[in-house]
Amino acid sequence: MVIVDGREEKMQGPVGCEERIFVSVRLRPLNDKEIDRHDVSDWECISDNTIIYRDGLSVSEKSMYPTAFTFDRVFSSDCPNRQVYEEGAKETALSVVRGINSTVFAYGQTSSGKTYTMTGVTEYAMADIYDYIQRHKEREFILKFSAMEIYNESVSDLLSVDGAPLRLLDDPERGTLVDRLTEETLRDWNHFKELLSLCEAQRRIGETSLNETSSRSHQILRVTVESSAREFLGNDKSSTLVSSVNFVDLAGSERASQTSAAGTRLKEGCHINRSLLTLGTVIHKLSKGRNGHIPYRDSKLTRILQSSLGGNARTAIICTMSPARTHVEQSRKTLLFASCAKKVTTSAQVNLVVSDKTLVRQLQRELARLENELRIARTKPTSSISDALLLEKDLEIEKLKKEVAILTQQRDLAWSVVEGMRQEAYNESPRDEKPVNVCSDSQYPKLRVRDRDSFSIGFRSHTPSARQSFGSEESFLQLPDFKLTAPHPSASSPQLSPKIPVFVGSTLHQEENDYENSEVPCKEVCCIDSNLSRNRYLDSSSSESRPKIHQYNSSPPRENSAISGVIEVENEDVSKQESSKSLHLNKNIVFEPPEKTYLCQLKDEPCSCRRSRFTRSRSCKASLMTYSPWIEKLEENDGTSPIQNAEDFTGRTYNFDRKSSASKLDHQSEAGELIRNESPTSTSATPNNTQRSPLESQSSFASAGGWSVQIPENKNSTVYRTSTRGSEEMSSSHKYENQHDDYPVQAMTPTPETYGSSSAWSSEFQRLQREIVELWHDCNVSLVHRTYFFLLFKGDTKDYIYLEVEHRRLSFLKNVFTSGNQMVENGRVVTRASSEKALRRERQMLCQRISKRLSRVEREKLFLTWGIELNAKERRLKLANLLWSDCKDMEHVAESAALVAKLVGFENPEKTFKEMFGLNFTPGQQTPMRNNTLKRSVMSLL
Ligand SMILES: Nc1ncnc2c1ncn2[C@@H]1O[C@H](COP(=O)(O)OP(=O)(O)OP(=O)(O)O)[C@@H](O)[C@H]1O
Repeated sequence: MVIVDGREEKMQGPVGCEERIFVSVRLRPLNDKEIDRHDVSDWECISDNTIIYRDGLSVSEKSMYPTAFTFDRVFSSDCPNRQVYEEGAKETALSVVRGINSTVFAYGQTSSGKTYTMTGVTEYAMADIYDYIQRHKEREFILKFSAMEIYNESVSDLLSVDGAPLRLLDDPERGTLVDRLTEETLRDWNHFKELLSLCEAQRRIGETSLNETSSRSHQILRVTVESSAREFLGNDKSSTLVSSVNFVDLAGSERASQTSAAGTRLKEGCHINRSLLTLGTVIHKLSKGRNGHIPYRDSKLTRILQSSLGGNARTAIICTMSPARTHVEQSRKTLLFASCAKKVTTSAQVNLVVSDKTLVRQLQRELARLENELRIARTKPTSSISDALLLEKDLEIEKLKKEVAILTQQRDLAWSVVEGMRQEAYNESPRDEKPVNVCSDSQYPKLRVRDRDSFSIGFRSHTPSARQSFGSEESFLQLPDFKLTAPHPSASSPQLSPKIPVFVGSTLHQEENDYENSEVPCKEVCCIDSNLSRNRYLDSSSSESRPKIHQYNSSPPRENSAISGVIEVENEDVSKQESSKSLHLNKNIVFEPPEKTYLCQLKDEPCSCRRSRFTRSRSCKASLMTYSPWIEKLEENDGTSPIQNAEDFTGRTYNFDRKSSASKLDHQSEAGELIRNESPTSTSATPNNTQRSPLESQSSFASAGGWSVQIPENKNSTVYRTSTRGSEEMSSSHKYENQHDDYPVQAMTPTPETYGSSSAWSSEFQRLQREIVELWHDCNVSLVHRTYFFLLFKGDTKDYIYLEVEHRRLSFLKNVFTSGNQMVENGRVVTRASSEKALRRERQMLCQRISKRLSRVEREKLFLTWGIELNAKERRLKLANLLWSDCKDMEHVAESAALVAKLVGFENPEKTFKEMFGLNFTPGQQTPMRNNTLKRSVMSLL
């Protein structure tokens, strides 16, 4: 809207949008010359928008040419300039006061009334502009004028002469005409006209031919309006609206033939026609859209009017035409031009010139706004996320804190127990008793098992002194600094229950003087007291004779947990050579934190065994019964190295359930020590549980190896449970005696040194190895497990204990299967059938690995080696099924192990710690278990 004469008047459409050029046609009356020659008027405006060619054409011509033209407005010959301005140009022209460029120009043949029309339009427009300025004095308007002429394609400034600004002759001191127009015409339009008249008169004085040639040029009056932008920017006075309005009076096109022009006039006509032709071309192209090249630069006129033709301006074209029949051709061309112009669109915008100060302020405001938006955007969604994360982290921290507190408490407790035991052992030892020399170079530790009550592992000493000091052949492991001497019932039988997996790790090489000088690493020994004290408990009729019940946290154990260890060293016959450097233990030390399991471990550091400690380990867990978890992982993500899946390992090797631990702790309780109550949810923590049934005791024996035993009520079969929750699953109706009878204790296996020579030991090793291989076969043990074990233990004397353990475990397992019993492992019932199924799945996994791990050449070579025809179907599966299939043929076994190792990426067995197959007796500060590589190896191994 624009205010004109006190009225808000609608302007030519919304700012910033494309809008069409406003096109109107003005028909002038027949002039005297036309009347004189009796020319007739064939055009008639039949409405405000339509003009028709009414007569003068033959029927054939009428069919060839259009006779009706419609435009935004058509003005008949009797329309005055005022109406033409008001209805055809005003809205466009007055856009300038609102900062929008505008152009009004007249187009038509010569003598069609262009100048006549534009003079009127310019005067009325300027009058309205002045009127607007007068009405809006608060906006501080500035008008600037320029007038130019394009003559023969040359542009000249009409307000200067020979390049010098034109000064009015009446008062040259008052400045140039432009200055005076700018300064003085602000008062009113009449004064402007006066100055223009003076200017015109002066030009006539200087250039007498000006009047004659004026119609032979394109003349452009440009009025630039600058005003404050308060209307747009409030009180901002430093920004301005700057726009221009162009009043263009084009030279008229003419036909040279009609005017018989020659010489200068012909030349002028040519330039005029060329520029008008360019204008027509530009309009025509613009009417088709803005695609492609628009030849603005082909003429000065189009170059100057470029923005007005399809640019940032509002444009109104008034096409003037003569009604005379003699000019019908020119009139039709004019109408065709007008028709094209009608389709041209422009995109007028407010031209705001923003001062630097305002610009900075604007940008600062914008910046602040954006920052605020960003802050809001960040705050809202992020706060909830961060709150949730913080809460989660807080909970995690709290959980870890509790865990640390519990572990610390357990550690301190354990230490206090150890210290107490040590002190007790020390106190009870005869003063003249010498530390027992347990092992010598040539003497290997001997697995020693007590009959039925518990088993322990000791290093059997064959030295006379040791025998003497022990008082019998069954000298047990000397754990320096452990000096407790709590007599243990029935501790004399050197037998180990086969039901109890034994976990031993030892270098087994220890100088006889190791314990004396405390300089040689003292390998830890951990044995499991399964409390297989059926007889003891059966014989114990009174609750007083039963141990106090150790209370455990009953929270669900983690899969990788459930290792509890018991160190038991008999002391009855053990004497110390020196006070604190030998160990007499008849105590069980149990470590089982609520949700963690600890590997009972003694430091393998210079054997001041005062530094013996229990080191947590979560890696000693694997399953013999089920195929390796990494294989399971492979099923999901084949191609992943089994090593990489170590963290996900959930198998079991030597895990002890808490049930076992509970019963083990009974021994502690007997001594009045190590009674804990860590969790109110403990399954065995209630006072009622303090009296353990024989069955409970029985259950613990198997669970020493991570198994517990369960006898289904409906049959006499037994379930050996590896679940850490085995205790609560026990049935009170189970008959322990049956269990025990099924698995009578065995005589202690002789140690390598008993063979006297390496060859004898070698043959014994081979015998053990063959039996283990057969047991693997019978028990459907994981091929990966077999492979690792086979490759790891190759006959070194240190391997003896591992073979012993493996042999016993497998024997136990075989007995379970043979008797039709079940074993529950980590909550899963394991039967022979399930083990066979697991083995089949493992073979399938290996089958897949054959194609992934081996090249085609390698595969074909293998097929041939293993007697599989190259064109046979399912060659890989056949090969996988052949692996470890012949337990009698050790060569076949070795080849199977090599191939499986290659398939699972276990190619450096020498780098794997054998202790992973048992309790980890690690030397020094660095626990191998904490080595990631090793851990992975071990995990994949198991
Ligand atoms: N609508 C009109 N009513 C009355 N007279 C008119 C009208 N239009 C033009 N005339 C007269 O016609 C004559 C020619 O007009 P004008 O000079 O404006 O034509 P032109 O198109 O500007 O010619 P040129 O191209 O040569 O400059 C003038 O004498 C003018 O007074």
